[in-house]
Parts: sequence; C-alpha cells; structure tokens
Amino acid sequence: MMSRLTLPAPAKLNLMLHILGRRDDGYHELQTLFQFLDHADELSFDLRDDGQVILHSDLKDVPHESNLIVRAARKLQQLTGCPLGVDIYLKKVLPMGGGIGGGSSDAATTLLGLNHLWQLGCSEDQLAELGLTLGADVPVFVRGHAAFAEGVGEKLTPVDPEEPWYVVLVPQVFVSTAEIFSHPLLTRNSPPIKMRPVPKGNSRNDCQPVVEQSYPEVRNSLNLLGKFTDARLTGTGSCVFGAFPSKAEADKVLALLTETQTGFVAKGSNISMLHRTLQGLL
Ligand SMILES: C[C@](O)(CO)[C@H](O)COP(=O)(O)OP(=O)(O)OC[C@H]1O[C@@H](n2ccc(N)nc2=O)[C@H](O)[C@@H]1O
Ligand SMILES: Nc1ncnc2c1ncn2[C@@H]1O[C@H](COP(=O)(O)OP(=O)(O)OP(=O)(O)O)[C@@H](O)[C@H]1O
Repeated sequence: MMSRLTLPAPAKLNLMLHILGRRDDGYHELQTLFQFLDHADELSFDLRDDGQVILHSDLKDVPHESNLIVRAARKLQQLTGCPLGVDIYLKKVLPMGGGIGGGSSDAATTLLGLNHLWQLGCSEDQLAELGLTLGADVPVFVRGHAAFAEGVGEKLTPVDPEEPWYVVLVPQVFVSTAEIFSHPLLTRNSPPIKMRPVPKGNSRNDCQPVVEQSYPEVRNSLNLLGKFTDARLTGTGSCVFGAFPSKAEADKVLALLTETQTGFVAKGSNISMLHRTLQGLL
C-alpha cells in the first residue's frame, strides 16, 4: 500500500585538490577530481500526504531542521510547491566530518529520491542548482558521474579515471572545513592545470600540509598507509586513502592496520551507486 523508496548515498574521494585562489566572498577557487566510492549511507522514503517532512535518524549532534536531508526536502517543496510530505529513515554508515561528503551525498539522494517519489519532473540541472545552495559538494552527487571540478567546485566536467580498490582510514578527529579554508598557512596559489589527461598518481591535496600540522592523528594515518601505497587526504579530511589493484590487497593492508586504525575498503566508481540504483528502477 505504501510506496517506499530505498536509495544509497555514497561517499566521494577528492583524488587531487588544488587551491588556485580566494574569491572576495571568502570561498576558494579549486580544481579537484571527484570519484565515488561503493560505500554509502542508506535512505528510505515513505510518502506522506500531509506535507510534513520527518527525518528518523540516530544522529544526535545534528538538530532536525539543520540536517541537510530535511533542508534539501524543504527547499524542493518550496521550489515546486509540492503539497506532499515524507518520512525519511537514515541509516548512517559514512563517518561525519571525514571529507568523504556524507552530508552532501545525503542531500543529493534526498533531492533525487523525492523528485522520483513526488513525481516532480525536475531536471538534473534544476536539482544540481538547488543542491549548490546546500553545499559545494552537492552538485557532483546529483550528477552522479566522476568529475573534474573547477570554480568553487560547481563547474563539473565528467571524467573516467581508473577504478581501483581503496583503503580509507578514518582518524578519530573532526576536521572543520571552514577552519582549514581560513587557515593562514594554507597555500592558495597553485597554477591551474589542464584536466586532460586525467591527473593521477603523483598529484596532491593542497589542504594536506595544514591538516597534517594541526591534526597529528591524520599525519599518523598518512604515515601508516603510506608504508603500503601513495596515501593522501580527501577534501579537508580527516579521512585518508590509498589505491590498490585488487580487493584482496586492500583487505590485507586494512587488516594489518586495524590494531590502531579505523577504516574500510571500498571500490572506486565513476557512476555513483545512487545513479546505478535509480537506473534499475526505471
Ligand atoms: C573541500 C571539499 O570537500 C572538496 O570536495 C568541498 O569543496 C567542501 O564542500 P562542502 O563541505 O560542501 O562545503 P560548504 O559547506 O559549501 O562550505 C564549508 C566551508 O568551506 C569553505 N569553502 C568551501 C568550498 C570552497 N570552494 N571554498 C571554501 O572556502 C568555506 O569557508 C565554507 O564556509
Ligand atoms: N545528513 C547529514 N549527515 C552528516 N552530517 C550532516 C548531515 N546534515 C548535516 N550535517 C552536518 O554537516 C557536517 C559535515 O558533515 P559531512 O559528513 O558532510 O562532512 P564531510 O564528509 O567532511 O563533508 P565534505 O567532504 O563535504 O567536507 C556534520 O558535522 C553535521 O553537523
């Protein structure tokens, strides 16, 4: 009788991140390469006909009305005048404040999920534009394709980097994105690079030196993973990642580190789990 829709909200990695400059409004011009992980929160949507948006989650620290899921749903109602409502059940899997975009991805899954459930017929362009008002990382999750991003992260060009297996370590510290972007020692003068060929391997994250300096736990995780492969920070951290050619190799390395480290293994993907799931529904 009820129509319930269950969808994943996958994580992302910033495979590289260069900061080119700072705009007058304080936001930074970046170049970054986004790839998704097959590792996700799970959101279930139950239709309500009374216009109420109710999130059921065990996130204690985030007030109901500031949760990006609720904010996304309300913005969509305002944009479209939709009189319908929804109960949303969140199964949180992704670490918060980890630089893997969990909150942004939840918001994007909400926009696409409700567009479907409420039969709004909004275009992907409309949803990406709405998403950008919720956070710089939301549009790439709405588009669902690995991308080279410019501007403040909203100018997206789809790309297809290799899809290795990743070990992601989750240092047990919360890194504030705003704090890192306002750090006096952050370098903001990287020269722009060309997006083709897709940058890989020896590329870097300009936030990493500042985060390593402020958070010894992050430096420690980078050093440990760096014994096995090139290890790098994603976003503004705290998570760090390294690529491996097979699941078996990634599992082995994670197992060797589990005594002191929290982490997970996940495959990189250029088409997000969300979009693969939505394709399956059509
Ligand atoms: C660092 C990245 O994770 C890379 O993917 C994103 O650019 C950050 O995305 P996000 O968490 O969705 O960021 P927002 O919620 O829009 O902004 C958080 C804070 O980060 C800073 N910020 C963010 C993006 C950007 N291009 N320049 C910035 O200076 C701003 O101080 C802002 O107050
Ligand atoms: N649904 C949500 N899931 C997680 N965090 C949320 C959510 N809604 C709001 N937030 C707030 O957003 C903050 C950042 O969460 P998020 O998991 O997106 O961090 P992040 O992975 O570092 O993001 P980014 O990579 O975009 O910097 C949280 O500390 C929390 O206060």
